[in-house]
Amino acid sequence: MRGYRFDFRSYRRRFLQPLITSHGVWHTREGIIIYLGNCGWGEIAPISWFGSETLEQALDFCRQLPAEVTEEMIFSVPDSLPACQFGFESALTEMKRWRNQEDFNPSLTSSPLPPAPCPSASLLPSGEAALNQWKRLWKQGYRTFKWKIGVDAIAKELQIFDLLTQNIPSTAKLRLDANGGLSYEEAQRWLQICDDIPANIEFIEQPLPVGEFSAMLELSNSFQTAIALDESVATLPQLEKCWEQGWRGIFVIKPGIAGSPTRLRQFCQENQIDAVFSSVFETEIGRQAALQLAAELSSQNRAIGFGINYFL
Ligand SMILES: O=C(O)CCC(=O)c1ccccc1C(=O)O
Ligand SMILES: [Mg+2]
Repeated sequence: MRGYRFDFRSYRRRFLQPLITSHGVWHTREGIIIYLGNCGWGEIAPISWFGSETLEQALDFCRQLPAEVTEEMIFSVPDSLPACQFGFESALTEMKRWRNQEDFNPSLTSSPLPPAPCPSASLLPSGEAALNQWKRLWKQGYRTFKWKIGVDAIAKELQIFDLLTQNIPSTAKLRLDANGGLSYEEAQRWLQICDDIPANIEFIEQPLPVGEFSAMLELSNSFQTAIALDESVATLPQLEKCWEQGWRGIFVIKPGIAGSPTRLRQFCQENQIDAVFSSVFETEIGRQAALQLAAELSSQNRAIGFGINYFL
């Protein structure tokens, strides 16, 4: 099998505002840009605290590869390296796309890429800062906002939430992302409040830690407000398992860490899952590949989580 010249380089960039979640504070995005054959750019952007490999594991994998890489090697990247699976497969797709265009393959050149699904959600800053910032984002055209919870004391967050829901327009949608940081009782409390208020709460994302699948299943059956799994379905094998175990709520899919795009596409086409696609704060290279999947597979009424201007 023919090999393609392979090269890689790591990058670092700082967030405009650090991302504050129940997992801690995130200042700098680090990842790897890979280069395959002719014009095959790809990106490996792991988030180990979210369930992917670490950056170091991804770098070690790149370092042990030969200078020429075959398709067989790309399709045998192990499931323990999901961000690498995404990076290598999307680089290969990108390379083939260019090669086919050079060959003037009419079947490919006459079918342009589908447009990115438009409405995107935007992250609000954590805490009280959300109260001043939603207006700026509204003016930029965002109609779905996402706010992190499970970061501060629940009483404080409920107070801010109350103000926020009174302030935002009634047509705005709000997503609450707990990043697995709530207790069962806190999750019940949030869900009850979301059920009771008139605001448009689209869902609560990952209320409980990854291990508490059956509790989240139970909560999703007890309240009207929807629950979206995120950390619980970070990678494709996890996604498949939650589906098999009966999750029919929302699935957040982050293509950058989910694993093989081919297998992800196949799974989504075979099963009618309610999918919300979301970024992993990758660069433009990973973003294009992830948006391609989002355009194909995203549920119709779900804004994608690919807000921009997260970086300096
Ligand atoms: O999903 C979105 O709307 C934006 C992306 C996002 O929030 C995110 C990005 C990287 C890591 C974790 C998360 C998260 O959903 O918790
Ligand atoms: Mg999330």
